[in-house]
Amino acid sequence: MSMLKDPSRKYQAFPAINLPDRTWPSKTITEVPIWCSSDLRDGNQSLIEPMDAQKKMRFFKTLVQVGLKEIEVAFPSASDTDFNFVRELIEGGHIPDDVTIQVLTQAREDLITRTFESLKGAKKAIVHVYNATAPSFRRIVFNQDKAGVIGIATKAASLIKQLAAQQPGTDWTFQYSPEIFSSTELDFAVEVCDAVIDVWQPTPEKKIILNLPATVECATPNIYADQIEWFGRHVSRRDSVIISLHTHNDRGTGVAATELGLMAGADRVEGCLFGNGERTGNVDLVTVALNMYTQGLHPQLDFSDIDAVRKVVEECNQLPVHPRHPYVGDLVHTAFSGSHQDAIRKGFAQQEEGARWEVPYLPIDPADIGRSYEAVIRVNSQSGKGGITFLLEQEYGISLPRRMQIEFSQVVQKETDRLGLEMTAEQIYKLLDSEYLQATSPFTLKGHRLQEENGTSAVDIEVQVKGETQHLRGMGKGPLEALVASLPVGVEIMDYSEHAIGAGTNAKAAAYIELRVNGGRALHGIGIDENLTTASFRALFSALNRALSQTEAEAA
Ligand SMILES: CC(=O)SCCNC(=O)CCNC(=O)[C@H](O)C(C)(C)COP(=O)(O)OP(=O)(O)OC[C@H]1O[C@@H](n2cnc3c(N)ncnc32)[C@H](O)[C@@H]1OP(=O)(O)O
Ligand SMILES: CC(C)C(=O)C(=O)O
Repeated sequence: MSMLKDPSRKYQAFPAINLPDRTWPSKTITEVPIWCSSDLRDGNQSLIEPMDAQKKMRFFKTLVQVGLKEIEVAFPSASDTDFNFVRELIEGGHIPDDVTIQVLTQAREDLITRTFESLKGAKKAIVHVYNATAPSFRRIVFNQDKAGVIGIATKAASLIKQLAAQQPGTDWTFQYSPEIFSSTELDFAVEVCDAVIDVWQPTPEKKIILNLPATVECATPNIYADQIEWFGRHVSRRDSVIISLHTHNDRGTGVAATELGLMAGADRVEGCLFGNGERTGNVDLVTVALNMYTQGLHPQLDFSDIDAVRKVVEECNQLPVHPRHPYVGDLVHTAFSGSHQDAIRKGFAQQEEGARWEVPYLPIDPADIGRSYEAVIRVNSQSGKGGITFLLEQEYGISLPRRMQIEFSQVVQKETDRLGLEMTAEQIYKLLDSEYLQATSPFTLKGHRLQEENGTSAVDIEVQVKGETQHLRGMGKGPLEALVASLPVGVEIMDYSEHAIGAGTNAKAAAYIELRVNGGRALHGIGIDENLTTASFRALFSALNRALSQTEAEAA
């Protein structure tokens, strides 16, 4: 088998919705929807090994901590594990007062009855019933015409109303899903939902939830938005209905469909953390929520420690979160490429505390979701001076002057090309150390004495040259000039800079020198010491030794 030359005989394009006066394209999301996590039901039913009671409880507590107020906890008639979990939540008093549990059932009498048994004693609960309404499902699964499918829904709705009345101690909310809504004729979806509304008789004070699933995503997200806007305009008693979105990600646009659906007037979003769920997953609640956050709208869900949430989700689902997953993936706040690193480094340098976030390539401040800046820049053969400089600054407090950044980045580039691997900040520092700080041959500085009088400096230097101790003496307008004067080779200083590393009693000085020896190529040196003069002398010898070694190597 192979891909068809002409797939149009086997697959067809989803037709556009006739809604020329659609309003959603010019809307923005300004209100936070009601969130409902379906992790413990839709997510759970898609796992290779569904969660046991302990995992479900751990996940439930995490969802509560994150701030979810509606949580679909089970399909109680599916298994004893699910049934008992609902009992444990209720009997164990694990449900906070501001959290409502939700359970799902097919529109079948025995399953609905069992579902109500599981909910005995609950303070509040959402009973969620579904049956598929799309033409192919009517034909293939139910072998029913439209009236038959409406009958399945209304019969179930009546039974739910009746059983709820028998358990008056619970504050009930009813939810109906026309499964495969996204492939159902819109007027029929409204007809079924209106029939359910007629049974449940919601009011603005006691609303019902109509959940409109893209059970299988089969069109571009604008189509789903049109469907939602159309539905909202035509359903009866719109003021007594909460319109809920439930998207899957078959075409990879579950988040987009949800966002456009909200713009189209929906009130509520069902989904799973990090997009777990049947096939390609349910919509990822975390991404939708943090997308809002990065538009300046707090989603009222707390992902301040996103990695802790991910850990629980990965352990309970036994599925890893992809390293490129929005917001949470291991690599999503990381730049390897040179120009990105350069822009990020400049962005961090210019980003003022409390100001609007403008760091290039980072749509969110990683710190807001508990990420450190450590992984923001990582260096490999695609990196440039910006990234290397950033790591040395962040991890070691070393700020290389601009021309030295260029020089050292070539040293790092050679090494990354040679290794074919990423280099850590520690490896980069070691390279800097061996290239500059350990450049102690032929001249090794052993000691110095500085006298300053009437604007003149005199230095006595002790150096070791090829194992032999030598004493040099020079005078100049400043210590460096005096040192240069003491040297047996012609040295011209092109640039000098210095800065402190750290603060207080542990502070050190870093000095950088660019020089030419005997009119040759300009090269850099670094010196680090508690004493600034010593640091600058070390920097000079570092540069001098590098220059002499290179001349020697070139001559050989
Ligand atoms: C898109 C979604 O995610 S919907 C949620 C789906 N989740 C699950 O199914 C997980 C839990 N489900 C289960 O464990 C099982 O399906 C159970 C225990 C609920 C039911 O199992 P079974 O009784 O063996 O039935 P099964 O699931 O195979 O259902 C098939 C029958 O139910 C009917 N049916 C399916 N869905 C529905 C529905 N929503 N409402 C009414 N009848 C339905 C089918 O037409 C079929 O009827 P038939 O036997 O007369 O042909
Ligand atoms: C039961 C419904 C809401 C569902 O899970 C789906 O259609 O994906």
